Amino acid sequence: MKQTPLADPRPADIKGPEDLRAMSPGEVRRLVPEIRRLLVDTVTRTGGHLGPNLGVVELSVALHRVFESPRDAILWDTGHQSYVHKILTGRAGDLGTLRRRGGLSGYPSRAESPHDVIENSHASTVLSWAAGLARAHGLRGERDRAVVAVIGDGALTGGMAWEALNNIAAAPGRPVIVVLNDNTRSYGPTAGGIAEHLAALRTGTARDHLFESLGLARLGPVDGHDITALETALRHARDLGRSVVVHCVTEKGRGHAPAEQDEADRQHAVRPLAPGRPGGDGSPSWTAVFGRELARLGAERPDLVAVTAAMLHPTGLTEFAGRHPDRTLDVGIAEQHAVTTAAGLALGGMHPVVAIYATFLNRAYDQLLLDAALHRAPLTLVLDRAGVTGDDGPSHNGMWDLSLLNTVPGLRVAAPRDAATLRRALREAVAVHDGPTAVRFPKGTTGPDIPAVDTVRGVDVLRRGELADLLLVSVGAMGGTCLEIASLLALDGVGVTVVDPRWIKPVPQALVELSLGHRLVATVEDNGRAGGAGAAVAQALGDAGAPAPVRTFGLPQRFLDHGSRAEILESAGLTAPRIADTLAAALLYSRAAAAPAPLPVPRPPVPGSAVPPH
Ligand SMILES: Cc1ncc(C[n+]2csc(CCOP(=O)(O)OP(=O)(O)O)c2C)c(N)n1
Ligand SMILES: CC(=O)[C@@H](O)[C@H](O)COP(=O)(O)O
Ligand SMILES: [Mg+2]
Repeated sequence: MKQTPLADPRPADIKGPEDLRAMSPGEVRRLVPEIRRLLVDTVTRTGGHLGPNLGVVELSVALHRVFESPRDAILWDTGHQSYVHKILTGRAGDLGTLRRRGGLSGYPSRAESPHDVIENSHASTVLSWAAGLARAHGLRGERDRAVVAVIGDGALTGGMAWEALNNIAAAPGRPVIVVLNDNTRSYGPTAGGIAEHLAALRTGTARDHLFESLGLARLGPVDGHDITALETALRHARDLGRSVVVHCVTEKGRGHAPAEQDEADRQHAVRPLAPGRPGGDGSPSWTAVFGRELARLGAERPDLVAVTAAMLHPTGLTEFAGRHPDRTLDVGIAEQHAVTTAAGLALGGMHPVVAIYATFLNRAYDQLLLDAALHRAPLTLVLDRAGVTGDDGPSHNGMWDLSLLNTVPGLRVAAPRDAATLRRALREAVAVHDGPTAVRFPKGTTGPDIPAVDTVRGVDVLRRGELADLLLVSVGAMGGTCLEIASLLALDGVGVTVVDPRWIKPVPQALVELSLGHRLVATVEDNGRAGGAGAAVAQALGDAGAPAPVRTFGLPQRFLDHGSRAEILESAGLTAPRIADTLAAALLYSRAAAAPAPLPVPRPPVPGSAVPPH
């Protein structure tokens, strides 16, 4: 029996997309502003991607009214714009737990819902996922299951998207419905030729020679805020029986004036406004310290070029770009291209500084290895968000970069511990002319500067232990934690010397000498343990024949669920009390092991045994 129209349909009434499909157009029209209201009320409190989600309210509604998820797959590129999808798939009531440990992820999550299919928050992957899934449906004879891939205009500047389109176009029997969410922006305006082509399509001043030349059908441009027009286009795409690009034009931040008027990035990502949030310590963000110093360097060094992958402001390049627009390059969401084009800039006599988040370097490993390093290109990678970032979920933690960087011949890596050492490391890095360098630092504020009490052949000594029990090697921003560990162990009478190599690759020879005489060496880093800084130190000391055993502390090599940085570090045991406890036990063990062992007492002979005991 048809439900009576809901006078005021609310997001909480939707237990699943079938409830949405049962609504009349009138009910849907009344629902849309309620969804926007819920987004603004919630995300301004929890923090998250408010602008992107405000822009896809009507699009998400139309998708779930035309396609039958989860039988039909609706895949989201990057996934930061999937809050409305979550509301429409029965999770409106949990939206207040967004990005909180144990709460809703800020991206699709297969653990949350069968409607969530892919959860990698790295951009430009969705079309490859869709191509594979469509091919599987074809091979399994499940041709009635639609595969819908939603990709933003920013994500479409990623090379992987074009690799996928090339293959989708060549597989007519496995249709993919590509929904292009064209809001003309990544954070800022989307860069490059594709953006210009989309602009021409939006204004009708050009015929499509991009998608159709690949053999793909194209529908649109469609008003991405007109549900009727969207549903008509999506139904047509569904029934077309071949791969098609549905070009939807939307407005990032739609319906919320502060977002609509935000010229920087349409409130791409807003910080939580949770009351009573601990006030910062007043120290600047790592990003701000980097950006300021690079701008200074840009005035001193006319050969410096800043390269960004669609993240000019988030990576701190705003000031440099303002002062040196001719030496600032935004390549779009294209980290692979960013690294190799930087190698080209270096080839031509410039010194590029490529500013990207640590986790996104994963994508450009081969370019770093065989373009930058093999050619000894003098370029500098600046890796922001290195270490645990937390609330953006497992694919955003910067926990793989040191493991990757350690395998790159000739690459030098710095991990500053505070603002002063970051400024110093950046200057040292751009002064290297015979190969690539990298500087990595975490999300958040730098905290107070940590002075060295001594320096031994380039290795800073942060604290000298009275006894030579433990040499504690601090990596990057773990300096404060390591000093806390030393203080806790001192209460147990343990002598701890804390050192910070600052440049962690190659492992400084001075660490070998500093380790001599200590009963134990330990390393602490905000990176995965596998192949990290600690592993490299252990290998270097071992190779040098240094006798002290090495204990490495870092992140476990597993995908870390979303939560705050502090919660994740706690759950990973990467806190001073936990590490101090482990080291105290290890030192007690090593002390016992070093003590002369009592001679073994011979066992009395067993009566009747022929073999005398030995
Ligand atoms: C490989 C990679 N690089 C950078 C980012 C950071 N990032 C997240 S969303 C975004 C912009 C995406 O723009 P678009 O695809 O147009 O989506 P919109 O936010 O406009 O909906 C960027 C650069 C990322 N997630 N993945
Ligand atoms: C979705 C995405 O990749 C970024 O927008 C991510 O949310 C990083 O945010 P921060 O800049 O707050 O670390
Ligand atoms: Mg966009």
